[in-house]
Amino acid sequence: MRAMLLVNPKATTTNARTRNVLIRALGATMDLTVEETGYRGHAAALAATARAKGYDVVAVLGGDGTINETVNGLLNPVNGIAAPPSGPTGDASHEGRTDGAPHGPSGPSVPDGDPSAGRPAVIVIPGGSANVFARGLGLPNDPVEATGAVLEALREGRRRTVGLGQALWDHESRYFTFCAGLGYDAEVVRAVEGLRGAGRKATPARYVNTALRHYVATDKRRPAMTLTGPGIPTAAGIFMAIISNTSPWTYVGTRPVRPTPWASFETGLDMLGLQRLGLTSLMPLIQHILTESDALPSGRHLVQLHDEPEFTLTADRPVAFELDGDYLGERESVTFRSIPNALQVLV
Ligand SMILES: Nc1ncnc2c1ncn2[C@@H]1O[C@H](COP(=O)(O)OP(=O)(O)OP(=O)(O)O)[C@@H](O)[C@H]1O
Repeated sequence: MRAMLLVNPKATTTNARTRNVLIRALGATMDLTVEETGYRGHAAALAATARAKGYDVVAVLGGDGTINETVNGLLNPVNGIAAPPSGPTGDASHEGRTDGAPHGPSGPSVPDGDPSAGRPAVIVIPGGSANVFARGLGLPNDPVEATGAVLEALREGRRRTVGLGQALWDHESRYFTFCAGLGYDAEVVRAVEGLRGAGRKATPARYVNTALRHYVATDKRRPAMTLTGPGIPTAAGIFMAIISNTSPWTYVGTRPVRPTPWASFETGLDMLGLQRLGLTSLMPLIQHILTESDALPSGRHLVQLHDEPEFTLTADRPVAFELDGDYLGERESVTFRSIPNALQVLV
């Protein structure tokens, strides 16, 4: 089995020791090529090359940002750069799809064939700050323990096929592994990225503090967004939206945060939209999503979707947009699609 290991040496919890443990462990069972990422976007280019060269596996030691780039490189054959969303034939999301449907397959149904089969399988070793994708797959957050779990999966030939999300806006598109967000949540991601750019580490406490501080500044009077989609009742007046491909959405330390508890890699996309941002609406919601409950949050100010193939959020002014925890600027319209059976993960 030929494998390419991508290491982001700059990821928060990646160090030479875990890197060497992983190289020894994987090198003992596979024909291993090791590549270090040197800049933003490098993992996408390397993953696209691995696919083009017929590698069986791409392993990643890094955070959710590096995993996101890797997945985009694997699904977009041309150096990981997304094709414009030009419809069924020009859109990389339809690669391998046999139904020819312009809006994706409905619900959790599996298209004929398995689109994931033509791509290298993925191994994920947590090396970032939150490692939401790895933990969502059930891997330990510790890189050495996760390596042990992956070796076991390799020995037993265990692999899991997961769906992805895809966001499409203007003439761009990008896949996501666990979440996307528009509004307040993306404003917090932007603020934390600003702090990281100034040399601060992304810790759970930093996210919470930034969220609290930013809450004062965010617009709680004029909701910008409207939800539309095939078969979905139009809902206006949305301040922020969380779009999920899995649950938990994130973690505060070891505690999972679950605004969309029914989301899963095996179903379409889920969404939680907030039509009120006042403290009296927010506090019970925060309390609920920090519990282990499988019940959906309740409230008339909430707009919720479960297992949807496609929907669009349109805003009457540009709103902050994030994808897998990566800030992507301000947008006025983003369409979200579920891409079933997109990727095989050794886990
Ligand atoms: N050599 C490098 N120098 C600077 N940035 C890099 C390098 N290699 C990759 N990157 C970029 O660093 C970004 C963040 O890395 P990554 O997600 O792996 O770790 P993290 O930020 O610590 O984790 P998390 O995403 O969980 O917060 C990625 O989006 C990637 O584009």
